[in-house]
Amino acid sequence: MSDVKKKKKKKKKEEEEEECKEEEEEEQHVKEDEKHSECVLLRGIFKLGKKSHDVLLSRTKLTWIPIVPENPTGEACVPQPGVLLLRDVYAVKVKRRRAAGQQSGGAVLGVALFCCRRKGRLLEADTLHLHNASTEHTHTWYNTLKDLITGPSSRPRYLKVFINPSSHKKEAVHIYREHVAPLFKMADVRTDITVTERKGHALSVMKECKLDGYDGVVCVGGDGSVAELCHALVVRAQLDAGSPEKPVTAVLPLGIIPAGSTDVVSCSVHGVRDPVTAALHIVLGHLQQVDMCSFSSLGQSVHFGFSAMFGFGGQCLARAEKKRWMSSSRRREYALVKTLARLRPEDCQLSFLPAKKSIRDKEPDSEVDESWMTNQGLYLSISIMSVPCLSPHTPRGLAPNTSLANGSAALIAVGNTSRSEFIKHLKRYSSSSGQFSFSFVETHDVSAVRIRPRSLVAWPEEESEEEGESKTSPIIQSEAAAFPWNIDGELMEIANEVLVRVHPRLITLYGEEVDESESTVSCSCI
Ligand SMILES: Nc1ncnc2c1ncn2[C@@H]1O[C@H](COP(=O)(O)OP(=O)(O)OP(=O)(O)O)[C@@H](O)[C@H]1O
Repeated sequence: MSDVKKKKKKKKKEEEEEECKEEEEEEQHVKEDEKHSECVLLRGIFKLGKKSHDVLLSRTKLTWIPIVPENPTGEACVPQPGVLLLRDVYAVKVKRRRAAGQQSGGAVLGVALFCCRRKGRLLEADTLHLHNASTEHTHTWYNTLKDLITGPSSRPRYLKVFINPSSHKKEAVHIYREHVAPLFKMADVRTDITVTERKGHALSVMKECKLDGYDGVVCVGGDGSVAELCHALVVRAQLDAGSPEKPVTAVLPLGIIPAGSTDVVSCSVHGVRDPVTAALHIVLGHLQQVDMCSFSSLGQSVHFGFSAMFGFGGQCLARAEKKRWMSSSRRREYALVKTLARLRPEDCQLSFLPAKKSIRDKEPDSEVDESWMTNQGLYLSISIMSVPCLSPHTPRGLAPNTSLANGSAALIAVGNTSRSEFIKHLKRYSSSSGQFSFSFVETHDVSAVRIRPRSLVAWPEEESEEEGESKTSPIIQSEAAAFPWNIDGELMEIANEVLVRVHPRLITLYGEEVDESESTVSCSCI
């Protein structure tokens, strides 16, 4: 063996040994950390309910064991311990005995721990009462607990809150006051509230307000409000970074209190449409990074968001928007039925960039190594989704093949087919699976998509009520026509080609990834 080879082998061996040593040291640190976090910081006797308990507090948990008097028969009775993880505790208060109307003072009764209990994906607010009448004992426990639970830095102290009073059933203000504000108050989270007055209000406030003091932003509303705020957070980051062209990662996390009719982003990060679950994720500082898409046309940025639908999804929304006076469920059903009755494909060139594992963590904006795939044809529907878009209507999501932070989006392209086959495909979204097992449906994991309508296609006049048959060729219209796009539930009319690019982890939301939403709604119209 040559000297060079020997030297290389020796170097490799040394490097491997070094790596092993580092791993061992790291393991040792983890073990020490675990040991340290399990060290008992406080031990004392409290009453939980009517029974006395031996209560132990470590850095990560509170454990209580019932104190069982010795049994005269000598029979062993094994007391069952209870455990509460401190990561689930969002507030601690001293309990006092107070007369009606008394605002301060009062004899100390013990401490109360406000925490969340998990019931599947639902988080519920709960309280653990530890009774002990000693003022000194109670204060020692209160101070130690307070220090431990305020430790995690992801828990917000000051939030900018936007409430859309016009969302869905106009219940957003009530939902916030009833279910969210009391939890924020209990967790000592201060708020600065803006009740939005019009579309675009939240965006203009976000572009100008001072963000320094805030730890996060909260949106109380439906998908449209969420889309506006997510877009606003990225636009604000761009303005602050002086980068009008390149997307910049949003600085503040966004909490979503669902108050809309479908709430797909909220369902995708909470698994349920529940304001209390959403508020508990916020106060406990559960953070989830989420991929976003940029939508641009002819080099002009149109929007930042999570999902876009071209064809059927865009047409449905355009019809629904014309019937704003109807209730949202009626409006949706009307638009769905009407669009199905006039089902027609769009003729377009669909190009996409397949997602590559190696570029998932990078910004996919370098032109190097981009090999686009292109198809030309008739499509009934094309969807691009960077989040699974879970909702009670589609419990596994419109795009079950993607996840919140995998760095890519799902492209679902539905080619031309008969109305009955298309309805079969749609119906499978509300059941468990099989929506993609059709020859006319193709799905791809992508990092970019370009849709170039071959010709400007007519949008048939709404007023004609007669039902048309499914057409196999689009109708050509004047140059000025624009195509309806459904971008995060908002209607956007775009006349030219649209470029969609995925930007890994562009935003952080309060919540955690879930793989399925709780199904509570069934659609009877198809
Ligand atoms: N005071 C207001 N009056 C009218 N529109 C508003 C107001 N405040 C905000 N908006 C706009 O209303 C649009 C729709 O909001 P949102 O999605 O919250 O309600 P929704 O459409 O009823 O809910 P969903 O999309 O779940 O059906 C958003 O684009 C938002 O910017």
